[in-house]
Amino acid sequence: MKIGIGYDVHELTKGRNLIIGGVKIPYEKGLLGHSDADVLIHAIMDAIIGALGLGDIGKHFPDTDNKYKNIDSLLLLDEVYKILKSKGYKIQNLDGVIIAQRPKMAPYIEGMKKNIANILRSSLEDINIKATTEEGLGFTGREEGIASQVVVLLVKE
Ligand SMILES: Nc1ccn([C@@H]2O[C@H](COP(=O)(O)O)[C@@H](O)[C@H]2O)c(=O)n1
Ligand SMILES: C[C@@]1(CO)OP(=O)(O)OP(=O)(O)OC[C@H]1O
Repeated sequence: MKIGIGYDVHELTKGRNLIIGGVKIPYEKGLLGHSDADVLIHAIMDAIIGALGLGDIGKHFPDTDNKYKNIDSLLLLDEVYKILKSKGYKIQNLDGVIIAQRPKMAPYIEGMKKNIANILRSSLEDINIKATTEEGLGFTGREEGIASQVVVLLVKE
C-alpha cells in the first residue's frame, strides 16, 4: 500500500474558462495557468505521483514545454494513470477537497467524479470529491484563487 498527498493553487482571473475536475463551470472568472489550470486534477496527479515516489507534476509535465500550453489536464491524468498501471498499482480510494469561496461546486461534483473514475478505472464509490469555503478568509475567501488538496491510497493490482 502507498499513500500520497497533492496540493495545488491557481489564480482566478477574468477571460479564462473555469475548469475543475474536467467540468467547465459557468462563472465570471477562470483559473490561470500554463495548462487549463484544473486545480483538482493537478492535486490528484501530484498525490498519485507522490505515492509512487516519482516527484511531482512539474517534473513530468514541465510548464516550460509548449506542448502543455492550455492542455486539457484530463489528458495529463491519463498519462499519470499509465505510469500507475506500469508500476503495478491501482487506486484503493481517493479523497479530494476544492477550496473556493465561489462558485458553488455542488452541482458539478458528480460530473467531476465520473471524469476521474473513468480515467483512473475506479468505481465511483472509491472517488470522493467535496468542496468548502474558507469562510471569506485568505486568498480563497477574497476570491483571488482556488486551492485543492487530495489524498490517495494505492494498492498493488
Ligand atoms: N465552493 C463551494 C463551497 C462549498 N460548497 C458546499 O457548501 C457546503 C458548506 O460550505 P462551508 O464552507 O460554508 O462549510 C460544503 O459542505 C459544500 O457542500 C460548494 O458546493 N461549493
Ligand atoms: C500542469 C502544468 C503543465 O505544464 O501546468 P500549470 O497549468 O502551470 O499547472 P501547475 O499546477 O503549476 O503545474 C505545472 C505543470 O505541470
